[in-house]
Amino acid sequence: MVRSSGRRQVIVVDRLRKAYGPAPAVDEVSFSVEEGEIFGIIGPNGAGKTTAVECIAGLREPDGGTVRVLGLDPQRDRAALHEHVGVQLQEGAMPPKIRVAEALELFASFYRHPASADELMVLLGLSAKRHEYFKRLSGGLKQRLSVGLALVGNPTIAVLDELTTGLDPQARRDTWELIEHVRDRGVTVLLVTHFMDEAERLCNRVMLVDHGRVTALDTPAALAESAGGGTHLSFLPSVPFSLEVLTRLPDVSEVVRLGERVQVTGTGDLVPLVLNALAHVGVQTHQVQVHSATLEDAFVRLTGPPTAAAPLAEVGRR
Ligand SMILES: Nc1ncnc2c1ncn2[C@@H]1O[C@H](COP(=O)(O)OP(=O)(O)OP(=O)(O)O)[C@@H](O)[C@H]1O
Repeated sequence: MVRSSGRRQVIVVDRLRKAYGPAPAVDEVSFSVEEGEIFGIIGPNGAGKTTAVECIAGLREPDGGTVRVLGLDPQRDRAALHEHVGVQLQEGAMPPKIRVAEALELFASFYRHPASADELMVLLGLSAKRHEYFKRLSGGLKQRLSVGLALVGNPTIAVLDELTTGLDPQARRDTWELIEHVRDRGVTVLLVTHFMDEAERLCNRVMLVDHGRVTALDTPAALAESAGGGTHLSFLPSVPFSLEVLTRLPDVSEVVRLGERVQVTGTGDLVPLVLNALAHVGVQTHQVQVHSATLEDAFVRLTGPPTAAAPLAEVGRR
C-alpha cells in the first residue's frame, strides 16, 4: 500500500487488540509505518508498547485486529517474516561465554541472506572486541551487539525496544548515530523508547500510547507544538505597559504578569514579533528567557496529571 507521500507502507496495524487479563494491554491500536522512516512508540510504563511490537514481530498472537508487515501476516507467515524483520527486544539475554564474533555468526546462520559479520562489526565499532566474551562487554557494547543481532539478517525493518536504556550519555549519542546510519542504508526502524530526547532526535513520526490506546501520532515537532503550548518568552520590561500591546499580536495566545516579569506564550516567530512590538511603544526588554515546547512537555501534558490553573494576577488571553 502507498500513502499520499508516495512512500510504501511497510507496517500496517488496524484495530490491534491484545489482553493478558480482563483489561486490554493493547486496545484498538491503528497506525502505519512508511518505508525508510524511523517511527517511534512512546508511552508510560505498562502502556502496551512492547506488546504491540511483539504482535508486529510475530512473537505474540493478537486477540483482534490485523497486522501486516510487508504485506505478510506475522502469525501465518512467520518464517517469511523472519527473513525481513530484525528484532532487538528488551532484556536480550545471551550466553555469557559467547564471543562477539561467534554471536553474530551464530545468528547469521539463522538467515538465508545474512549480512557479513565482519562488516557489521566495523559498522558497530565492535571489530576490536570480536574475541571478547559477551559478559565482559560494557553496557554500551552489549547494546551495540544486540543492535547488530537485529541487523545480521539484512532486514528491511528493524524493531528496536529500549535501545539506549542504561547507557551513559556518550554511548547513547553513539548509538543514535548508529541508528541514523542504519536508516540511511534504507532500513525502516520501529523504535520503542522512554526517552523523549531520543524520539525527538531520531524519529520522523512518534506515536504516544497510554493505557493501550493511541493518544497522539505526529512528527515530534508538531506534537511538541500542539500539546506543549508553543513557545514561552519571559522578560523584565524597562517601564510599565499595557498587556494589550502584546495580546493583540497574531500568534500570541497568552500574556501573564509574574511579579515584575511578563510571560508571553505563542507560536511562530514569537520572539522578534514581541520585541518589535515593545520597541515600537518604547519598552525595552531585559533578562529575556525563551523556552520552546519539547516533546517531553507534550508527553507530560498528555499523560500526566492535570496541570494547575494559570498563575498569579493579570492574565490576558486572545
Ligand atoms: N506476559 C504477560 N503476562 C501478563 N501481563 C503482561 C505480560 N506482558 C505484559 N503484561 C501487562 O500488559 C501491560 C502492557 O505491558 P507492556 O510490556 O506491553 O507495556 P510497555 O508499554 O512496553 O511497558 P514498559 O514501558 O514498562 O516496558 C502491562 O500492564 C503489563 O503488566
